[in-house]
Amino acid sequence: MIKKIDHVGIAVKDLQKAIEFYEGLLGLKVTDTEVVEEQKVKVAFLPTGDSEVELLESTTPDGPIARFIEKNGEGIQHIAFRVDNLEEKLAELKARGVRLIDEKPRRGAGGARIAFLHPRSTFGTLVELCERD
Ligand SMILES: C[C@@H](C(=O)O)C(=O)SCCNC(=O)CCNC(=O)[C@H](O)C(C)(C)COP(=O)(O)OP(=O)(O)OC[C@H]1O[C@@H](n2cnc3c(N)ncnc32)[C@H](O)[C@@H]1OP(=O)(O)O
Ligand SMILES: [Co+2]
Repeated sequence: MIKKIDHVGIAVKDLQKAIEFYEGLLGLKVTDTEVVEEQKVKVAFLPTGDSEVELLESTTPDGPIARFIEKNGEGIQHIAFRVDNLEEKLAELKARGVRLIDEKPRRGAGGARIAFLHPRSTFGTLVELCERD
């Protein structure tokens, strides 16, 4: 079952400059920053009520965030929904013909288990499913 929007992922070129805007001007607060090597990103989380903003800067010129910015410029790159049983949800979606980017959960920021659905199967939005303890 989908519990809520866990976070919205925003691709930025310069994490520090983006944080200056989101903290200094919007008034949100960064609670965590982390490098997730497997995704080639450095992320900052800024809670907003029950969901969070995830700012993402690429750590390499060839990662998914670098590629996204190259093609589209900075902006919303994915939406993440919290689920309570990721493996079960992935199996169900696969059985129904949804194109999975990740067949098995991967390790995301903050120790979450995450998996992405291909935007060609989701009406144009990159969807992340995530499960947290
Ligand atoms: C740390 C972690 C966490 O929260 O814990 C994260 O969030 S890591 C967040 C960063 N990690 C990820 O994004 C990992 C999953 N992403 C990927 O595997 C990739 O970025 C793909 C989504 C498969 C796109 O790869 P790539 O750019 O090589 O594919 P492509 O250029 O062939 O694009 C295929 C089609 O998808 C579209 N497309 C590509 N990226 C998109 C995006 N972010 N949102 C919506 N559509 C997108 C393209 O326009 C194209 O559409 P047309 O076919 O219509 O032209
Ligand atoms: Co994310």
